[in-house]
Amino acid sequence: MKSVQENCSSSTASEMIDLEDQRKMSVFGRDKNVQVDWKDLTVTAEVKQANAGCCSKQTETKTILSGCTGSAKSGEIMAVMGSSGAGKSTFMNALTHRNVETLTIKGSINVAGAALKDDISKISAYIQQDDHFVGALSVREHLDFHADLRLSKESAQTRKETVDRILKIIGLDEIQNTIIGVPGLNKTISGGEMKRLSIAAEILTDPPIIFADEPTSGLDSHLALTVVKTLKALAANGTTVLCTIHQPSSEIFNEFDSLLLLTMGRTAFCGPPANASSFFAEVGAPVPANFNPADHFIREISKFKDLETGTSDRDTNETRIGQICDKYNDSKYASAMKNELIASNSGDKMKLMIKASKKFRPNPFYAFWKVLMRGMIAQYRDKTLAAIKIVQNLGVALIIGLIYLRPARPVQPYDSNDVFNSNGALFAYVCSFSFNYMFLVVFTFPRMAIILRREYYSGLYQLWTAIMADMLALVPFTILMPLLYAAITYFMVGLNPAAGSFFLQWLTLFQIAFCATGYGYLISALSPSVEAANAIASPLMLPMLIFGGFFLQSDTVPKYFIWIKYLSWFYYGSENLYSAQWENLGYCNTEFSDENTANSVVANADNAKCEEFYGAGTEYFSGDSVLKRFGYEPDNIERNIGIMFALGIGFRFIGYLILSFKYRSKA
Ligand SMILES: Nc1ncnc2c1ncn2[C@@H]1O[C@H](COP(=O)(O)OP(=O)(O)OP(=O)(O)O)[C@@H](O)[C@H]1O
Repeated sequence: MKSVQENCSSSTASEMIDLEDQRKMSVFGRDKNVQVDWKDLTVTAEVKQANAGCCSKQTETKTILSGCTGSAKSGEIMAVMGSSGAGKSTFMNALTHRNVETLTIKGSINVAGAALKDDISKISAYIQQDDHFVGALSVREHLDFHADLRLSKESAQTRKETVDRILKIIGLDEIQNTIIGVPGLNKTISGGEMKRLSIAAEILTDPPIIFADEPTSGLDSHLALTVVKTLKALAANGTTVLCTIHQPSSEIFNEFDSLLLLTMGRTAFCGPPANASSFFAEVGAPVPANFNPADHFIREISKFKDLETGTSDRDTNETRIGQICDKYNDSKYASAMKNELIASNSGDKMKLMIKASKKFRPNPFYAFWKVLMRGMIAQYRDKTLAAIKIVQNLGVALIIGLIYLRPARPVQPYDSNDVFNSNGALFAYVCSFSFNYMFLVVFTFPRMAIILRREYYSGLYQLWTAIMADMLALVPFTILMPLLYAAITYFMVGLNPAAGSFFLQWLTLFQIAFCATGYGYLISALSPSVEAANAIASPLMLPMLIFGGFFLQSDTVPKYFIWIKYLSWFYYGSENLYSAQWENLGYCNTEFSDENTANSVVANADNAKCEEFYGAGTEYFSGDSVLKRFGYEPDNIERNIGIMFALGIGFRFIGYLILSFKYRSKA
């Protein structure tokens, strides 16, 4: 792995974006001449009143954007600026038609004169503020994955050449084999490299429009300039680039071809930055000499201007901002901009472009295969994570094995204590497996779901292919680990030595892991974050455990809860584990053995063996008597196998339905 110093050299490489590289970017012959217009754009949201009390449904309509009109042109990079809360993110969301479920959008948003709504995602890329990657992949593998899906109709050679070229353009060629890493878990590539990697994946198909939400946040000024220059180079090649940005340096600000200033949901200016300086001079707020114009504009349209010195207050500022917006609306700059809006049309050009974008959509089975392979790498490549998972499983197996250690089996038959202990070991199996495997998913899947959601929104694949593939990637682990686990505990605890019994134990442990991971997916799908998933996981697991039949008599359970018993894999899993153990095996009942009862013990081979090991009067009891105590029936083994498969699949399916509902407003 390269040192930080070595990695720094790649950022300088990205500055060497020459015209030749720019020219090469449009290799897919896409028509990129599209102008994005918005007219009288008003966005509102229903907001619950804080003083409305817990049960009140009293809401008010909040206007987030009000009557905004503007235009972003092909071949230009536009800076969308405004102070915090001005409405920049809402503006980007409205244009990209993402995260708009709770918003009411009025006015028109046209691309080349046509209203696209959801279809805008087919001809645009959205570089989001926060970067999410599968950390186990290398930089190159990440781009190869995106190239394989986004350019699946192109030849392997074209895909490779495209990735090579983009790596060079974006300045990541020198770290292409470096593992991306997971923040907080292991070493990662730098923040600037992550940002450029996000951009690289989005520009593989050379999209006509790029939306970038705060692409420079968290970067130092040098890296921020590199990122903006990269976006500018794309614009120079015909792409329409809209980019929200906070406090750009003068150098960065100079890179922008046009500027949109938003304040309190209104437009304070839209047009070339040079005109902005003229406009602010006309409204009595000229840019001071040797002052960063961006800082000046933001300050002038901020509600918080001069609050700290006491020379202004909120009301005065709001009135002043309202006047600036009104003056802009009546200005020659606004008229010039409105004259350039493209008249609404039938959208024939866009229909052709959207049709052409189909060549960038992969076959679902190919996508499934690619996501599965990536999921396998994510699960098994990271040695630290793999080691943690193995040590966790083996550690629990060893602890249970040591607590219930009984290596004497099969020489010496069980006595009553052994029955108690082996039942305890089986109970520990069910619980440890259920919790371990559920949390394995609850800790990892919510993070992966963010990536899947983004890629799904970017049109990389259909949701079912990705979710199924990702779920399948964990299955080899849930098959192999129970084998290792069963082998260790089996011999340490001295369980039923018959091969059939061992096999059924292994199968049952796999099925418990399969159900628990399925339940983990369901919980993760229900939760908005990793933290929420972790918080609700244990309370949701508890009823499954209690209804497993260990601590509750079914006939005393209130009728309205009985259905939980039928969803509890603890119940089916324990019945199969206990049946595997006791179906063909008995024990010597040492609890009641007594010299005085010796005469009542029937003479047979089993009883004789018990008396040989545990003294006269010790009687042999069949395993059925143990199963009866728990109400378990060996005849149910096949039924339980079927039900556990159905539960594991069912939990996953419901999880998938929840996610598809949550992601329904796909952009
Ligand atoms: N779905 C929503 N429901 C209610 N209010 C919302 C919603 N989305 C945004 N807002 C409010 O609208 C205003 C503008 O929010 P937005 O996130 O667009 O601002 P921003 O300019 O991107 O701010 P920042 O720079 O701090 O990210 C804020 O007051 C925010 O609380």
